[in-house]
Amino acid sequence: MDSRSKGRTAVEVGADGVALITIINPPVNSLSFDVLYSLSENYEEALRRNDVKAIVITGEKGKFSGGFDITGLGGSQERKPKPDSMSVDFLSDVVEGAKKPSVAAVDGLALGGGLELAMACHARISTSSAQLGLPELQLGIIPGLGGTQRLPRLIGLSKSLDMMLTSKPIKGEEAHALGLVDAIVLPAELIKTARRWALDISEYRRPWVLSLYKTSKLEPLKEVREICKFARAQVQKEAPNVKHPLICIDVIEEGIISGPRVGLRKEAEASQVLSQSDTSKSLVHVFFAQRATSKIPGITDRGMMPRQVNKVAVVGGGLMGSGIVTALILNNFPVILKEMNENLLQTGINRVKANLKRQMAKGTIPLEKFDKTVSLLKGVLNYESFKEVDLVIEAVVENIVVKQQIFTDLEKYCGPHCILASNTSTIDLTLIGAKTQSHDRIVGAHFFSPAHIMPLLEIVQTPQTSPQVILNLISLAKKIKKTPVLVGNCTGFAVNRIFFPYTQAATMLVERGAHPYKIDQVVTKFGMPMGPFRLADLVGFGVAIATAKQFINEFPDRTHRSMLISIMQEDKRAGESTRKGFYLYDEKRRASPDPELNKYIEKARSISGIAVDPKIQNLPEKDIIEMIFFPVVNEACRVLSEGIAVKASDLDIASVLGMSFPAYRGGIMFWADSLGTKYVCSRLEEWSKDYGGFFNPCNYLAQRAAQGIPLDADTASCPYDALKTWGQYNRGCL
Ligand SMILES: C[C@H](O)CC(=O)SCCNC(=O)CCNC(=O)[C@H](O)C(C)(C)COP(=O)(O)OP(=O)(O)OC[C@H]1O[C@@H](n2cnc3c(N)ncnc32)[C@H](O)[C@@H]1OP(=O)(O)O
Repeated sequence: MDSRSKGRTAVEVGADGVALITIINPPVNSLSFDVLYSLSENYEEALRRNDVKAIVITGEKGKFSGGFDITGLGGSQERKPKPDSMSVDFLSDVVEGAKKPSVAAVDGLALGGGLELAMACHARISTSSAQLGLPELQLGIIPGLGGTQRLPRLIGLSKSLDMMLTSKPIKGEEAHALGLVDAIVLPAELIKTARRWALDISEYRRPWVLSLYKTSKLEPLKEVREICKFARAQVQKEAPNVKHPLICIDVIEEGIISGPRVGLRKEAEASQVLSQSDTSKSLVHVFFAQRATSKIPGITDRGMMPRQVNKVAVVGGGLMGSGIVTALILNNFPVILKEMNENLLQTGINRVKANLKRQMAKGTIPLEKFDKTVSLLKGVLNYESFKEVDLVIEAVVENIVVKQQIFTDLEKYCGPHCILASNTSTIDLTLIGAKTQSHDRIVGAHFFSPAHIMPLLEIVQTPQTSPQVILNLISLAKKIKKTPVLVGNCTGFAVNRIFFPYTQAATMLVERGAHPYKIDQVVTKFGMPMGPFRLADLVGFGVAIATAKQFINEFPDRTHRSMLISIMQEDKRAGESTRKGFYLYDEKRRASPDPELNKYIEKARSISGIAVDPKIQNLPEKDIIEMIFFPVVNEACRVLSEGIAVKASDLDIASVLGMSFPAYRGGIMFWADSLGTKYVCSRLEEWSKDYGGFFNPCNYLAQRAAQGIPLDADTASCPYDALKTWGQYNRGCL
């Protein structure tokens, strides 16, 4: 393979007259332009050769194909073929329209363009564990190689819409039951069966099916319109800020009503436009940024191997501890849960069981898995069995004395190899381990609540934490389906630290005349699942006040002190749990506005002596968003400059997975870069003149703005280059 080329295909003609074409482009056999050109050349050759009767297409090393090469999405148009040349000219006219039959032999993955290639073949043989799907929508595009036209014709409109709109793949068995694949075989039988099948088609012993023209699975036209109408209403409700799901439905409907060739052309045009959209660029960024969180200079590039974590202990069965246990046992880790007494232990175990039951009710885990999963959990009241574990996660109350005692005990009872992790979100890890000699194996494992559902894990290192311990925890995070983000030890770590100005800015705007309901509505419209005041109700005012205090102590120069939440709490309004906070809540926890809220706002204003500012009272939506999120960007810049995060894209992932910042905006730093550092900085400067130090742009942001450098660029010239500061954690190995 030419060192600059990205993959190829290989062809081999057997004595049986079958040409076996194999896609070779590790790690997932993605369809780069090089692969597609090579496939088309080898295909045409197989069609020309007289000794070839039929063709089988497969992927190297047990993976059919992970789809179109995502690195080639959106970029320059230079090497790209015409939008419809691959889909119409090659897949439909050459492959599907050929005089020789093709069979796809699918193992591992057939995703996106991979499945589209398989659907253009005349039959598909699969293994039962193979995953088949069209996940293009998760990248802000639609299937562009005929998927919108062939999938509905193979499995019906309803199921195909479900697969495309959720981006979720299905397993081989289900694909077989739906008619997407023709036979399920063992991996060892795959190629042999596919060859036989292809010859059978060529000799008319099996049907020669052109998926594009199949109609038997399609619903009647009236039903098609109804299904599409319903799907449109759903996506408008669930994802009002993005257009590509609606475009996908339009393209599918058009193809069913006006015919598949019209549908193919429409699909190609829409794909071309969508691949250049901001939404797609943001979602592609998130795809790669998410994978890049576990590429850490000085840690993952040292050639070390993660050591196996076989058994875990969790200390504390409260809300966080039970969630962490649930996440672990759901992923087959045996867990010891330690509590202080029988009563607390039973409560903890019952919490875990309730979590599992909720997962079962949602269909996430099958009923029969319940007992087996629970059997992985053992409750204890002392540390005797801790010598067997490879990792302990402490998740008790945020009390330094209690935690120090626990870590002293852990050092005594656990083996010397055991990782000692704390789930603290507020206490300095160095203090937690101060009374031990185990600083190199003490690390933070900061889960987000509910721990078995939220996908982010902040791994918090101190300057003493050993790279091996970090590597082991990164590997464990992936096994329990979390995205690990490595951060340094500071108040709030990455997510809570960068988002503390979010509620503070919102409260400041309220004191100056904006209304909480208006702010919540604008922030939700921007794409957050809820606004800052609805979130404060959910979290509870006790937590909100304690967190605010901590940040006020730590960062007095840039915190806004408001009495609003405290005044409400004094009046027994503490958020959703008391059914009264910024909103009123009914028994089903549905929120409704409360006119009494204005009374508390007035009081908070009079205490802080702030007058209503007509400019803030009538703030346009765009300014509300910027005044709330630019301080978040500013704090994220501080986190980078202090070396708390490794790189800007890690903060994008932290914001998306930890705070539900809209992925289609690419994360907090990507979004700021899309607006420009100069613009963000100048607006903060402007507000800092009118409203004080809370808005002061930090040096890192000011430097980048002055030099016109994006936040995610690593530069040798920038004095605040995060990777340099990061060196403090990496013991000089940069
Ligand atoms: C025209 C068409 O309609 C358009 C398309 O086909 S768009 C592409 C559609 N396909 C997809 O969306 C699939 C995206 N990939 C995935 O979901 C997952 O990577 C996967 C399920 C294939 C494999 O998951 P997993 O085993 O956990 O490995 P994962 O770490 O994600 O990926 C392995 C490597 O392959 C890369 N990769 C995965 N799919 C890729 C793709 N389609 N293109 C380019 N690179 C890809 C990843 O970036 C990663 O690279 P790295 O090792 O350098 O970080």
